[in-house]
Amino acid sequence: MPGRILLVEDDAAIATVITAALQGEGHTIDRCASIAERNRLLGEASYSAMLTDIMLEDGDGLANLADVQKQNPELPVIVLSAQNTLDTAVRASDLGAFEYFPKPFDLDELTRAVEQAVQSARAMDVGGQDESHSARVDEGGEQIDPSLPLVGRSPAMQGVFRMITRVLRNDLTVLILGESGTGKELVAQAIHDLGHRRTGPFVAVNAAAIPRELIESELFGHEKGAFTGATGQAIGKFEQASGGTLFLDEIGDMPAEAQTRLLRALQSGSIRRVGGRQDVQVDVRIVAATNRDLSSMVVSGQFREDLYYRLAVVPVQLPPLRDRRTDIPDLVSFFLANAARQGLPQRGISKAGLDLLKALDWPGNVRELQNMVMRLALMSRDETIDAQCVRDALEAMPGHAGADAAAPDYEAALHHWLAEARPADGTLYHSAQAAFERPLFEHALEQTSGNQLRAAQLLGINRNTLRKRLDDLEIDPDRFARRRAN
Ligand SMILES: Nc1ncnc2c1ncn2[C@@H]1O[C@H](COP(=O)(O)OP(=O)(O)OP(=O)(O)O)[C@@H](O)[C@H]1O
Repeated sequence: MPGRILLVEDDAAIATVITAALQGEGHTIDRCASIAERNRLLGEASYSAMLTDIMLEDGDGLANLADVQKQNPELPVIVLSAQNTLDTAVRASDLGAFEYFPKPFDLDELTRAVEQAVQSARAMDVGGQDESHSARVDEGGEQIDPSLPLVGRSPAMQGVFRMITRVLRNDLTVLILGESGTGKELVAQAIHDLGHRRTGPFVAVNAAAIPRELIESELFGHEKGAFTGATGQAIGKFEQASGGTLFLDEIGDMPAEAQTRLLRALQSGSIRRVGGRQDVQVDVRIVAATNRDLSSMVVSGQFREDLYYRLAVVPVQLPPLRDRRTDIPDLVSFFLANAARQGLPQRGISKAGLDLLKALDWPGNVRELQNMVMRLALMSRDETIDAQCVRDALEAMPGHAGADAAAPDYEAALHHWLAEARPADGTLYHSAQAAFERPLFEHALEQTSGNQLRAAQLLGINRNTLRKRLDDLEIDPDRFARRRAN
């Protein structure tokens, strides 16, 4: 369904690519690069959709978007942004953006979103009501706290941010999945803090931390005398969270009986205190999280299927840190700044140090990285944490699963060497080769007690090549033979 699209983008290359893609779908495109031109064009023509960048020549493309939408209430706006933070995504969503695309974006996905936007504009033109968009317009201009602690610019985290913005204006149940330490609780908190229930309470319950026999009373409360020890009436977490958000952490650890009662509460919107006779209406938004594989727990009968579907209305998958290593530098800076705020010395980190951290697997995810950065801020004697300091910290943590990976990580070590060795111009390749070969040949000679033939076999290279390189590098094979003799 072709439409007339206004494209506000001051990066000529991006504008050209988008124009070509949309024209290919039959749309007519009007292009401009500034807010002033945008306002002029909106006054002159009627558009089916507008695509706008945020940072424009003459200011912030979102700054007066609320005014634009008041004057053009049926105009779906798609926001393109290079500032890939959660607050930008939330700002776009709060201003009533139809869609939000962090750059770089998938052109096919953008084309599809434009198609949907054009269709939704048509629907409204013929009298259709789309409350999800019109209702949001007058909420424009709301300031989002720029210090939101959810760090991450990787494409994987951008997907998470987009999901978050989609649940802020409704009470859909969210199920956050991800390994331990990936930030599930932080995401739950962000959904609450940025959403329309933010003035209400955020109450967290950890199903794994509560003894089985107490979990129902913890969730639903109890009446006096309901069980031995229930000396008075107690209000459960559901009622405590009224008007706000109830975060059910480690939901995969919830015992079967509690699962059944939870399902009943979700279906009916009311709870009954343990030992109670009356149902109590509750008004809570549920966000649940687990690091377990809930869908296989459903298959094996450990988790109720009906409860699973009730919880997983909006599933949000948090990727492990090893799958978004590009976030590590931002996270490290964030945690170093936090460390300084908590009274630890203000520290930076060298590129080689950062490379080492990026090479690790982080089985404990962001939490483990956070602890490591705190340790580094404490241990480092210099203002800049260097690679040696990182190695020392890893050695001091023998249980750290990444420690073994760090030792043979010659790539990270080579980066470190390149950053610090600064060989003279024209010698870089040979110096690097020597730096790499020396430990390699010494290791082979050590293994073979200086026997060059066997060392060459071990290395898989020609014996004469090895002999020549040993000469070049002034490595004496006899040194290794003598070791055997001693
Ligand atoms: N994207 C992020 N930006 C900044 N800090 C983060 C981020 N993700 C996680 N953290 C920090 O890492 C720590 C662990 O996060 P969180 O407790 O939310 O993880 P979790 O997935 O709920 O872990 P678990 O499953 O073990 O309960 C917290 O201190 C949190 O502040």
